[in-house]
Amino acid sequence: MPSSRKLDPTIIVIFGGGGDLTRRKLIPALHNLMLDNLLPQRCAIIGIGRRSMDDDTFRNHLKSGLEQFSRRGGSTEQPWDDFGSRISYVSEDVTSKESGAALTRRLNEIDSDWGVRANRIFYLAIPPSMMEPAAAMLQRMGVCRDCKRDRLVVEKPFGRDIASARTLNQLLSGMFVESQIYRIDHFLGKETVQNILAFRFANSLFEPVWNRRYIDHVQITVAETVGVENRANFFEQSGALRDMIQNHLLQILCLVAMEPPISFDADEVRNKKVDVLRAIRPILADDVHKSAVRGQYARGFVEGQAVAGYREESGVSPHSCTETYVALKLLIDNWRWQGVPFYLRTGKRLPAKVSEVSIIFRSPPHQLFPSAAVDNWQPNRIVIKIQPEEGINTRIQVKQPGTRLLLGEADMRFRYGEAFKAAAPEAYETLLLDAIRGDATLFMRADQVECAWNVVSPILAAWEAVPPADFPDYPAGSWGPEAADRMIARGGHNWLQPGMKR
Ligand SMILES: NC(=O)C1=CN([C@@H]2O[C@H](COP(=O)(O)OP(=O)(O)OC[C@H]3O[C@@H](n4cnc5c(N)ncnc54)[C@H](OP(=O)(O)O)[C@@H]3O)[C@@H](O)[C@H]2O)C=CC1
Ligand SMILES: O=C1O[C@H](COP(=O)(O)O)[C@@H](O)[C@H](O)[C@H]1O
Repeated sequence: MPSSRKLDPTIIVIFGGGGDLTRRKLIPALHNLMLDNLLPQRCAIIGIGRRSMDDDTFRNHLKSGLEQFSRRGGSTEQPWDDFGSRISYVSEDVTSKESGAALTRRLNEIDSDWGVRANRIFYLAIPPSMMEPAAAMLQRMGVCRDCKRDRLVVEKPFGRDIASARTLNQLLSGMFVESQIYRIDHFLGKETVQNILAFRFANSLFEPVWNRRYIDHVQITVAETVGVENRANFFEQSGALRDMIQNHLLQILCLVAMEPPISFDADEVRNKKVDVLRAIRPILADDVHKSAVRGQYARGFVEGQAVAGYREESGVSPHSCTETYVALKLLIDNWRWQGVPFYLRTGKRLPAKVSEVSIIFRSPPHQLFPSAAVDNWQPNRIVIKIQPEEGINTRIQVKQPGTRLLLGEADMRFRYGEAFKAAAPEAYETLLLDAIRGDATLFMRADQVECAWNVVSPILAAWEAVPPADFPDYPAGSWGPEAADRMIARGGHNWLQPGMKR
């Protein structure tokens, strides 16, 4: 890995510089990279937006966000000035035919100050409808497939269905080569999500049992306590299937289910992930009700606080049919996973913010312990804790202390915080640094995004055709609609409540 201080001079242009994502995630991430000496020595940040703002106003807006959102808080380790002096703002409306001129001038000024043509990263943190005009603006500026030192980072959502994702891919691939395009899914930057690959492929203990012969089923839970917050405009158009399943949960599933790659070459890893998506058994229109459950929260209590129902949230229609909860059963038609159900669920206003992957193993082939000894018996289980706890639990059966042979459960626990002293980087730190270095392994390739849309398309179609009869159907603060419990029970399983014993 090259020393980051020796990385090529880089200019990061953030379209949507005045937006929420930039203030909450991108600037704190870049600031932390600077504090860790990981930014290129010559690195400038330019924010783009329609509003007119001078550089100081823009810097102050970002600085207050840093104090609020950075994992280090408003760090005093190094004065803000160091970082702030790298930041400037250029007002451009990407929909205007004249846009691009002011940004080009700013880029040229920086290149001329540095005496070098810097690498350029164009980060599109703008609403989906602005992606196309922003790409056209870049084209007008002369950014193109021949400019190999220029990269494009594209925020989610990548399209709102398979057709719009294809259109956006076609548009971008007409202008850039695939290796210049970094489609972001911030879950892939999470330390614990990347650790799924390390756990599986850097150890020889687990891979031999990582298949249908030993694994009974897999559960992936991404639960949130937050409601729709101030994003009703976006969420009303999206829903949990598009917002969470199509990207984050399917990407986690790929990491759990993929075949071992030959190397960590970006395309090698992405090929193996695409194989998983392509092997997911399509859900037939008539079977959607058996394999997919949607839900919407009613008012209730989360962490002791009374909270409004989704339909009462500001900006949400009182008759909204948007799902805030999804549970799915997916099957993967390949040798490794034939017959092993993968249950996925995600929801807003659930009792805890917790993301976990549970691998539940089959029972031993022969039960040699007398039934009295196995009163409490549960199959082995590996729980990959993504957040807020970060680590892995391996649940085993052990002999309880005492003169009788009684079995009990115990956990072998790994926790990042206990095993390592260093603080983990935020997902956006990892991903921004990878984009600066030119490593696309943790980013989505065009075919990955399209395959993931193909998985959810039949469900989207079925749900759009028939509005839900019973929304809202789960109280805020519960684990979701009862229909999700019935769905998993039909497969002979039950949801493991994250953080709880069973
Ligand atoms: N916020 C979050 O936590 C997350 C956001 N995302 C994605 O990131 C993207 C941005 O989200 P977010 O920051 O929340 O959105 P905001 O609405 O807060 O910001 C949107 C930004 O886009 C700019 N913009 C809009 N239209 C134009 C235009 N015609 N020309 C130039 N700039 C324009 C706005 O500038 P101005 O106001 O000056 O017009 C503003 O800075 C979205 O795609 C979203 O889905 C993804 C994951 C999480
Ligand atoms: O992409 C999104 O993710 C967040 C959850 O991310 P996390 O890192 O806080 O777990 C989710 O709240 C949001 O709706 C979605 O757009």
